[in-house]
Amino acid sequence: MTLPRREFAPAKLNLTLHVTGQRADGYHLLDSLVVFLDVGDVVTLQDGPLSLSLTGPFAAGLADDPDNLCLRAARLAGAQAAITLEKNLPVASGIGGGSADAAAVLRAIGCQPDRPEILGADVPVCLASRPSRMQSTGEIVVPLPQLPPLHLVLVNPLKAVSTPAVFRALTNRNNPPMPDSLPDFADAAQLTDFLRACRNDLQAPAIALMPEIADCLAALDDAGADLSRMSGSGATCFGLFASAELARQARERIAQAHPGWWVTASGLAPAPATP
Ligand SMILES: C[C@](O)(CO)[C@H](O)COP(=O)(O)OP(=O)(O)OC[C@H]1O[C@@H](n2ccc(N)nc2=O)[C@H](O)[C@@H]1O
Ligand SMILES: Nc1ncnc2c1ncn2[C@@H]1O[C@H](COP(=O)(O)OP(=O)(O)OP(=O)(O)O)[C@@H](O)[C@H]1O
Repeated sequence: MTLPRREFAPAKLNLTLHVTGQRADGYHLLDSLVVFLDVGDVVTLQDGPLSLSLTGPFAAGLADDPDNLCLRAARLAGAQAAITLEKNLPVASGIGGGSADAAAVLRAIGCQPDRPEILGADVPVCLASRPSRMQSTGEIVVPLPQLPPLHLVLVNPLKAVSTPAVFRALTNRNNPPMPDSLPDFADAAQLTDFLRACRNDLQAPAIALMPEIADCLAALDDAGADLSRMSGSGATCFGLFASAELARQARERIAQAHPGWWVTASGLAPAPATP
């Protein structure tokens, strides 16, 4: 590994999240269309013994403890580095922050562990950081062809929701998966039509635990989203808009009406050069 090394940790977004069953160990079987965004955290690795410094708008949401996923990832890789994490994503918000950070540290080190999922169910897909279909409990990651450009607005009420609590609150754990083969999406309208026929099965239980999630979805709908949905186990919700300008206007409108929320416009992250 050549240091210093700076690695972007793009936010993960579950465009769909179907919960199709539960394993004997309690983990849930998933079928999810996952994309990566041009907003995210940044990790920087420099020469030195293993350490972590936190910067950025959401640094205060994380204690500087040995369980931070950046440190766990470096220990799994057997690497020494002075790591700086610029925390731009809200913590525990359904957009993969910790998993994205762990994957970015592994990419920076150049390590592909045999079982990256031991760091978190989203770490395998975050290691790929490209549009993917994620299945099983998260360890099956099938890369998808390039998707059409998307214009998104992300909204989070700045209240953390616990992933295990949301899974526990599910009433039906055996829901249908997405179709076996996904269409080639010629444009954003076709992708949006497909997404409308899909679901996030964690959305209803998450709203039951945190009703503000329904307010985020309503704000996106009122601002003209073609589709609104929660990502992961929440609480971040996304809206799809027909153009970057419409997304920018929606972001302004929602941010003005809800100064206590995190509201950001985003597109898809450029696909990494190597598969
Ligand atoms: C909800 C998703 O964000 C969808 O992408 C992920 O499945 C969760 O990924 P993550 O935050 O990296 O999750 P982990 O830290 O591995 O797991 C947190 C907790 O979520 C529950 N969990 C997670 C993944 C999974 N397939 N089934 C589960 O039931 C388990 O209770 C687990 O203890
Ligand atoms: N680098 C990190 N960034 C964020 N959270 C971390 C990190 N390291 C450890 N954690 C812990 O992981 C927990 C989950 O945070 P994270 O931001 O990864 O959740 P999330 O966005 O809901 O993820 P997912 O979409 O994968 O469910 C937090 O409660 C936090 O204490």
